[in-house]
Amino acid sequence: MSRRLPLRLYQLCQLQLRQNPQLAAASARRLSTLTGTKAPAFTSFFFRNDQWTAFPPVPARSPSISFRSQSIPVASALSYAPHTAPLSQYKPTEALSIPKTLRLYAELSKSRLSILVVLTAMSGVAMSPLPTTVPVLLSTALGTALCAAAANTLNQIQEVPFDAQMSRTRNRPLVRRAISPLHAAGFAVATGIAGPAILWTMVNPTTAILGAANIALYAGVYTWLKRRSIANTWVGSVVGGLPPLMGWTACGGQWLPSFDSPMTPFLPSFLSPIDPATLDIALVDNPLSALSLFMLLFCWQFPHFNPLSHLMRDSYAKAGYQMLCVTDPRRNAAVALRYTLLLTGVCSVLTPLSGLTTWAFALTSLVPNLICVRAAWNFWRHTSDKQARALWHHCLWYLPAILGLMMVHKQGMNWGEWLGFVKKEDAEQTKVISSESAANVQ
Ligand SMILES: CC(C)=CCC/C(C)=C/CC/C(C)=C/COP(=O)(O)OP(=O)(O)O
Repeated sequence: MSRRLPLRLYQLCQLQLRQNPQLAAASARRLSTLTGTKAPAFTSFFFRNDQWTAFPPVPARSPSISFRSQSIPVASALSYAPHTAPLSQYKPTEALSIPKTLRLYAELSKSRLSILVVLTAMSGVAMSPLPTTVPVLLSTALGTALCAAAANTLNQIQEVPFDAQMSRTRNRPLVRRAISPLHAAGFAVATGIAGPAILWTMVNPTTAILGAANIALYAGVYTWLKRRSIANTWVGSVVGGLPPLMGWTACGGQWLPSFDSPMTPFLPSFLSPIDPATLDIALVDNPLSALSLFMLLFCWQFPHFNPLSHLMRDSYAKAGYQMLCVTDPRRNAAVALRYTLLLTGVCSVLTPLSGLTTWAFALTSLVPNLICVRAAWNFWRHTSDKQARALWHHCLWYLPAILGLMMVHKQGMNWGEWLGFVKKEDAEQTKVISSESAANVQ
């Protein structure tokens, strides 16, 4: 009797809904992800998932709701059969060994993405003119990694039913039920507390606040917006732009303009009355430098993500994500081109103007930038999969190349001396000679 109770309840509900079409339509609107009208409630995937539930046959005279001139039978949106598998078919869950658990944690953290995030945070440290210590450096890396792990886990917890519908993501640990949502949530809470706490205690409060804010922005705003508005891509780009800023603030760098730390432009030598040899490197620590680091990573997201999303537009459409590549593929390509052009401006004007690099970077960075502009132009003109793939591939080597170039042209950096090719006294001598000859010219 007790085993038949859920079936009875289910049949009663169905009967109620069939007799009351208005209630049925309202429930269908609430439940259906097929129509794409509304996102399901946060916890709905604990109870049902299209991927795992077979639809029972739809009755011949079933009521239907219409959405965007499509007639969708209410029964097909409502009929989720209760479990009918005999208990003998259930098998006990495999116990998690420590290596397996660690592997699952790495998957929940999207480890490759998190490593990239830590590397971009380190680029902020590397470009800072302020000295730092090894403990601060390691704590920044660890704290950022933990924040990224928390953000990515919280994102996956919310996206199980949608990840299940895309071939790229359907093998994620929560989708394949390799780990329970509660266990994943525990991991997210632990990393989400540990990350900002390490940054707060070992680095500084500003970096910790930026880390915590980025978790909220990614796991809250971005993840929520993905199924509601194409603006999600812009929010996601802010998320990608913040880690280098965290590296910058970790060294004590200024990031918000104030009376004590105004934006100080470094003009090219032919426009500046200041002798480059007597330049005060401490002035590089100004909010314009922080803005330039943020803008570099913010703009890069578009030529990186837009062609990638173009290649996956079918999956995004199927899972009900609001993406420009689905709603307007041509505009998606136009946005990628626009931000590639902006990226060129960031490298050739903003970065040397902020003082992060010398003005030579304005010229050398043109090589990778123009290669990417050409690829983005082709993507925009043809909006084809082939051109999307080409632009995405270019963006992969672009980032390490441009960050490497920035290091080469870092303001005040004497690579000959750093690598030991030039002795410190010789370097000082060269500085004196160059400042004397500059004075003679004046
Ligand atoms: C310090 C800190 C908290 C950093 C966070 C860094 C972070 C998580 C960056 C991700 C940026 C981003 C928009 C990825 C796409 O997510 P997606 O959800 O579209 O990817 P998916 O489709 O593969 O799930």
